[in-house]
Amino acid sequence: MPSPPAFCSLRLLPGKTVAGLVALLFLAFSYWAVLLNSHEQQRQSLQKQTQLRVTQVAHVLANQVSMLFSSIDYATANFALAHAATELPAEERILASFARPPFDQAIAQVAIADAQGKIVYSSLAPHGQPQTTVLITDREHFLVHAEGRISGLYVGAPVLGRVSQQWTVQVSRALQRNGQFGGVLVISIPCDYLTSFFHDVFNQPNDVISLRRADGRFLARSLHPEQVLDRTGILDVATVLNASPSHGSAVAVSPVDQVQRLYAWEMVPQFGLRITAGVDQGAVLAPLEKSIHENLVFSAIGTLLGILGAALLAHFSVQRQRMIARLHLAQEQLAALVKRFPGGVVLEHPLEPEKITINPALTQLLHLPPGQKITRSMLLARIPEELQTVLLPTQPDVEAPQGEAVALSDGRVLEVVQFLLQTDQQALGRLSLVQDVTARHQRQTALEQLALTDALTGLPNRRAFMLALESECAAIRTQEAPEAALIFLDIDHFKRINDTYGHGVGDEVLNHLGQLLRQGLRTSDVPGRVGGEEFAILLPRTSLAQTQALAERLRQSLEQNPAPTSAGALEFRASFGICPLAGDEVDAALCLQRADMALYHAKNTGRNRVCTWHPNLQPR
Ligand SMILES: Nc1nc2c(ncn2[C@@H]2O[C@H](COP(=O)(O)OP(=O)(O)OP(=O)(O)O)[C@@H](O)[C@H]2O)c(=O)[nH]1
Repeated sequence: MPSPPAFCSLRLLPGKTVAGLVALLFLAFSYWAVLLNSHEQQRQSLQKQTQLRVTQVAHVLANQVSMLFSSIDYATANFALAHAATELPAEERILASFARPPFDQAIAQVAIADAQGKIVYSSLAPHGQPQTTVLITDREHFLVHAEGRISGLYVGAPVLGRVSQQWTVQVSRALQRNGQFGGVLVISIPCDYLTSFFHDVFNQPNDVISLRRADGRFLARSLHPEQVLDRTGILDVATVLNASPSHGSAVAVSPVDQVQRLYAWEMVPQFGLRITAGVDQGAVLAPLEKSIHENLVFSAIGTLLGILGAALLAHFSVQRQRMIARLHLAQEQLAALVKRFPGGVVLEHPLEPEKITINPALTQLLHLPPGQKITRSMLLARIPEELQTVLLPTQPDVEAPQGEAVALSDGRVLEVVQFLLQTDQQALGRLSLVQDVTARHQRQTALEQLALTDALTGLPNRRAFMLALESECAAIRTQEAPEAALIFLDIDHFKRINDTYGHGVGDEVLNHLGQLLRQGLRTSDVPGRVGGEEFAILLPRTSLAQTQALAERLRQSLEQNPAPTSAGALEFRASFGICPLAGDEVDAALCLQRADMALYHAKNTGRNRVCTWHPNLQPR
């Protein structure tokens, strides 16, 4: 059968399963919404923390830079005062102080230029006296003072030392002599020294700290300083973002190396400098992104497995619904059949143990109240006891032996045939067919009786007699029965009766003999007609002497009771042969043969007499 389209399958889903699926989808949707939101919050939280850290770093560095330049400002101002007063000893002392901490690390050179721009003192020259004439009249840090553009400390742009090939920041202050411009004090701070501050603060390869003047010129940059120290016009982050130049923080792409960073900046206003710190946003978020990625992968696998499991459950649920629907249909069809069936029918239902379906014929057969709905327990209580275990066995998957006949106390015989019905390997129930087979049973019993009975005399025939004899021999062999005996008898000259009066009269004599035997025997004795005019008698629990006495009594009874025939009363005689049945090798055929030998002996020795077998007797 082609399978129905998918929407039909969905319609087959039970309400609970649909509700479960909807709940599962809702849960999955909610889970993902919460998960993605939590990831975004983690990112934002980490970004906030990092921004705070960068802001703190920028603030601390701004303080350090401020302290450094304040110290230099203070020291150079002192020197300028001493220089103006031509206090040479004081001047030398101050110059010497630049060679002490904290300046000895920060300052590469202290130089003094005269009013014409000629270096007259250099801390790098022996005894401070330069060997060659060095002019700085072209340098900005000389010109700003010589032209009177600035009165205090001037922080110049970095210059590449002509001899040292080292980038240094020139910090300068004008010197007065006699109230006139008398030269310039120049302090050279290596850019590397400023950079060395920053290296220990951030450790990721793309993290950066830079120190710039208000006009944007770089004084130091922890990353690739050679790319920026001699350049002008590189915008800073605050300018790019149009943010406050004094302090702030933001995510921005560096105009220098195009790396996206979390930046924070702070001005050192008294010297017109700005510290900017930036950490690589990608590197900061990388561990979190890795954990989020793993989380997403596991969640996706979990969701897929959940959806797969739900789909499988729904599939099995649809299958089960279909199976139950088919089962119900089959049961309904079966119930309709049961109702119309002419015999008695009971249908038990596997899913509902108390539910049974019976048909009107069964109601009649078992004399149940008509038109009443009946349960299994009610039926059990109303049927005869002998029928209960056969018709309604306790185990649901048991079948009664095929065609089991149950004899009821009212004389009826009911036959029960049971089947366990199945469809698609699914139990449909147990079907019991009940029939009244009393008439058939009686016929069969009669037939069985006929098959074992001699029609003329009503005695057991040869087959029935031999069965009884074999059974007795078997019991004696196993010592279940004591000794017994067998008598074999034959009417003397019976041929003459037949020949004289006809075969019918002969039959009447045979019938009369049968009646005489029956009258003269115990109920436990078994007489039988084993041949035409031959009869045999099995005498259980009888000794040889008792047998001989009985045979003699029978012989006399025959002699004294002529047969009442249509040709008148006819006298007849018979000869008897006896064989005892004893021992553990006793055999029915052998005993019959021996009794026949004894009978033959009786016939040969005068007839109308009783003889007992003994080993010397000859076979016929
Ligand atoms: N009427 C009648 N005669 C039968 C039946 N069965 C066998 N007979 C006859 O029984 C006779 C047996 O004859 P035999 O075997 O010669 O024996 P007998 O005449 O009895 O002579 P002995 O046995 O030697 O005394 C035969 O005539 C058979 O036809 C039967 O069912 N009915």
